[in-house]
Amino acid sequence: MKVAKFGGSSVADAGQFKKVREIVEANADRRVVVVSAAGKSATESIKVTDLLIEVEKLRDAGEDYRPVFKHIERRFVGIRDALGLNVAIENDLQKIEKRIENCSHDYLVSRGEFLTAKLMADFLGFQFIDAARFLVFDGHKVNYGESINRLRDFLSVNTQIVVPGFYGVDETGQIHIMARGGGDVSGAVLANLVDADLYENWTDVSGIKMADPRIVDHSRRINELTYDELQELSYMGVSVFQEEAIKPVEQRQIPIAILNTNHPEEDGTLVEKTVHRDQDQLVTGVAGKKDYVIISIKKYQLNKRFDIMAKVFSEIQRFNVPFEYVSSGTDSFSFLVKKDQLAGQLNAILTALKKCDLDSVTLDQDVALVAAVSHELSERPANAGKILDFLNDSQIKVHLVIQEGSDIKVVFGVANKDYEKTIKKIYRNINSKTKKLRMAI
Ligand SMILES: Nc1ncnc2c1ncn2[C@@H]1O[C@H](COP(=O)(O)OP(=O)(O)O)[C@@H](O)[C@H]1O
Ligand SMILES: N[C@@H](CC(=O)OP(=O)(O)O)C(=O)O
Repeated sequence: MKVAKFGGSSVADAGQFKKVREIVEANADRRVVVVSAAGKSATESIKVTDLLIEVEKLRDAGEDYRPVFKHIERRFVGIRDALGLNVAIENDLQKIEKRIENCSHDYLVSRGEFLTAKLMADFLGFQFIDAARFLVFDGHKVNYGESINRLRDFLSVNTQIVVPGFYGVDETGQIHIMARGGGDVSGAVLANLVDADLYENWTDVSGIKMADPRIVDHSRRINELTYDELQELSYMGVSVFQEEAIKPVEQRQIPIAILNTNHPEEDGTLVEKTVHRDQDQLVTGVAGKKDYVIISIKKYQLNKRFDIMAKVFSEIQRFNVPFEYVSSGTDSFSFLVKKDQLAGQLNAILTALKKCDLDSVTLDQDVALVAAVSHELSERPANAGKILDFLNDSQIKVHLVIQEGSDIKVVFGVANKDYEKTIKKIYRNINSKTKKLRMAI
């Protein structure tokens, strides 16, 4: 059995629904379908999930949210009518509208998936199974035992189901949503629960490219990836696949295929435990994220001053800011944090650090992180130096390099303004090197 998850762009309008049906009907093994909320399309510039978030913001500000909700309503009724379906989607929309004043964030924001799945189930002639009936969370973790117990009631030899992604329920039965992009996680959890042969993730690109196609035109596709490489690329910003969606399938060694709803005939990316790859390839993929802040502290022989380090950590702890990376030297220590995670606490953190008897506290703002990912890097970490060399040749100032011993990635900190240039440089260099090597053989 295959689990097929269709992302927001794949279900954005009636035309996309038709492509989904063709794909599902092309293979009888595609019996579990998971959908995200209708996303952006040629005529709709905002995802339904973001429209629902807007409704909540207006509600909380005491402003009129009805025009935005009416827009959502028109989208779903429009899809229903264009496909000639009989689902009384107005009833569901009315129920949701009645609850807006008093409902939770998670309930409201999850309704895009609920409504999209209802329409899709009718269109495919599959059974609609609300994720709220079986997908149970303990805190932020899926309770697999309880979820499979509940899902079993809906599974039979002829199972053909459509499930809304992105949400389940908590221990008390209240709707619980996942992090953004969580539809991928729902698909992966379902693949785990039904022990699928393959987890298909249908999106609007033909697989994962070596670099973000919005930055590098005609970026080459990565034909095969390991789970680890995908994990690192997703963590470092490849938005095609949510990083938390890897563990559930990896646990059961279920391969992932990343495919294009708009071009199902094209090959995609296959993700498995191990892959056979061209030995000369320096890097499998490159990805990154903008808007980091580096806070660096200096103190003579800091590596021996545990009293000072303890003071620094106890000050920092009060702010509850998650640090993505830390790097240390004999006399220095740096914390890397995403700007939006600081939530306006930067000045307070700096003031607190200044009380810690340090020689200096410095700040590097508007930093982007760019990661080159490859299994090769864990075996030949010195390869990172080659990348550093050609960044240097391109006059890109590298503020920091992070690479741990057995790591499969090396991360470079550059200025935000050099972000796109850095990605392009790494991409061009690794590809021209591969070509030259081939010509020489
Ligand atoms: N390395 C990459 N390879 C492919 N796509 C990428 C990459 N990095 C970023 N993307 C972007 O991810 C998008 C697909 O993710 P997303 O919008 O979440 O899809 P969906 O709506 O199917 O869930 C692509 O349209 C592409 O612009
Ligand atoms: N709709 C949710 C969940 C999701 O996975 O969406 P998408 O498949 O469009 O990335 C979001 O926008 O975050």
